Amino acid sequence: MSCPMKDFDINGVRKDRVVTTSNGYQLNAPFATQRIGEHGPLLLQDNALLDNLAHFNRERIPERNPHAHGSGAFGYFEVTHDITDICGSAMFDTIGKKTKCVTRFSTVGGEKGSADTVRDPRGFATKFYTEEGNLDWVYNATPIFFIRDPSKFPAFIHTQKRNPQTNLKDADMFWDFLTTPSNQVAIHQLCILFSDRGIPKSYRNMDGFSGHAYKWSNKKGEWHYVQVHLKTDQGIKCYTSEEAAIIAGRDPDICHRDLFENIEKGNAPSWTVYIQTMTEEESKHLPFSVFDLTKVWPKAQFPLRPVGKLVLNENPQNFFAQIEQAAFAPSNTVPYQEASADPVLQGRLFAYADAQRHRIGPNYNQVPVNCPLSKGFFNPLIRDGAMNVNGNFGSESNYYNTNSKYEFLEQSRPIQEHQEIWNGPAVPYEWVTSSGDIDFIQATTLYRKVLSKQDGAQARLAHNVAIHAANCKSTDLQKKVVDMFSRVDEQLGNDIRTEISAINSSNGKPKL
Ligand code: HEM
Repeated sequence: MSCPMKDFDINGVRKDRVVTTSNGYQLNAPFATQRIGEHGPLLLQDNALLDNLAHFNRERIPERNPHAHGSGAFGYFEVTHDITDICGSAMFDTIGKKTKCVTRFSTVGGEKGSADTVRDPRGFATKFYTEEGNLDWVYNATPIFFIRDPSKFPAFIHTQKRNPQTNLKDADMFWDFLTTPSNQVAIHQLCILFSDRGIPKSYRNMDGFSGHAYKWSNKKGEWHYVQVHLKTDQGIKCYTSEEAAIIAGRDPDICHRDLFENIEKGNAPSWTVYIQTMTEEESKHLPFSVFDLTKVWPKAQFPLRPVGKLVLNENPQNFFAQIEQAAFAPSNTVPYQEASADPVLQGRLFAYADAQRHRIGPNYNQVPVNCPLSKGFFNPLIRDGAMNVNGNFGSESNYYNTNSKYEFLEQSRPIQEHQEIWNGPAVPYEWVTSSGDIDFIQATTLYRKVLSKQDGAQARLAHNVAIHAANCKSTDLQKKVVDMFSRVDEQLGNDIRTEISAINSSNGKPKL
């Protein structure tokens, strides 16, 4: 038996607007509670009251851990350039083709209600409802990342959250993890995080990056490593640390408001989508591993090639249903777009769907925002579980019954030739910071060649690190911060030391 949905709109609002309890019994006096006399004790038989109070207690689902705080909108991706020599996915097959999508922007370390203007990387996750299934690009607004071993992710995120005893954000935890020699591979990401780009003015004013190398192939079976860049058409705009601190108090939801209100008034933000491509042969001659997402691919050698536009032009009708319950995962992919062997990406292939089974429930893909729109899903083995609401495939057998007809479509893609060949003993391996300054080179280039061209940007990087690290209780730790940034450039280390020392003096702490 199915619900009489004809009497409801698509959001579940009853068309005659008669209000009922959740079992459909009409509510006559919404605030009257059954009781003995006017002021006597209440009666357990009052289902309307129990329904109301009990459901309220169950309104919250666990917030994401990490990326709890975020905003989102719907829109479309439009192909503007032919890249069928690189990728055979149907979403790219025709110039002008549009694919519906939903994007969620987020901060990383803060709780669901935390301020928009914190210094923290921003998430930029998009789900494309393609005709070949849902494809998720779960990206950040920085081109690189802090770690290159997935095993370090929980510890790293813990250091961005609250101290287990004080329940406070803790600069000592933050810098202790990041200055640990084996973790200093984060230096490049730290230089971006503490640069002018560390606090975007709005979600509309920042870029998105795949960070990882992905592996895309064409219909001939040829493949490339690919990085995706989404460049904002609104221009990059950011806050200084001081501006951000004031706004965090005055209007903590400023980025959320900015996104919603701009879309509401028809000012749809857009991003131009580019790819960088690399052959397997080229990857063998890189000074770093193609699977190391702490490194950028030099644009002179791997130029940006335009692909299309991402446009966000539709606000959600209901934040919880469409954004809080949205489930993005790098493992949600479509033909011709594969994960590479990057170990962090491989770890992520497990982590997201696992988090969503816990956060939303095992049938999270039945929530409308997560359903594959084009053909839905049918698999008689994926059955039952909490909150199964799609009819559960009715009387279909729950195994591949030999008397039933199933269509297993033949893979029409050519087998990729010249595959990567993996060979070696199964050994435990920790990809620690490399000896020498190899992992510092790109950070040094950023400091000396890029920030030097922007008036005062080097000094602001030093200032932003110093005012954060000055919060460390331990001066030994502050010295480690200075030593680490001195490896990027001595001037940077000196500037940080001078400012931390000045702040320490005014707080009655020793100079460095
Ligand atoms: C080993 C490394 C990583 C692990 C284990 C990991 C794990 C997670 C988990 C469990 C969530 C919450 C998912 C949910 O509850 O729906 C999440 C969210 C997210 N992660 Fe990661 N992550 C890793 C690295 C990265 C990297 C490198 C990027 C970007 C390149 C990234 C981008 C995001 C984004 C954008 C979200 C928020 C998605 C949304 O808006 O729902 N993560 N991550």
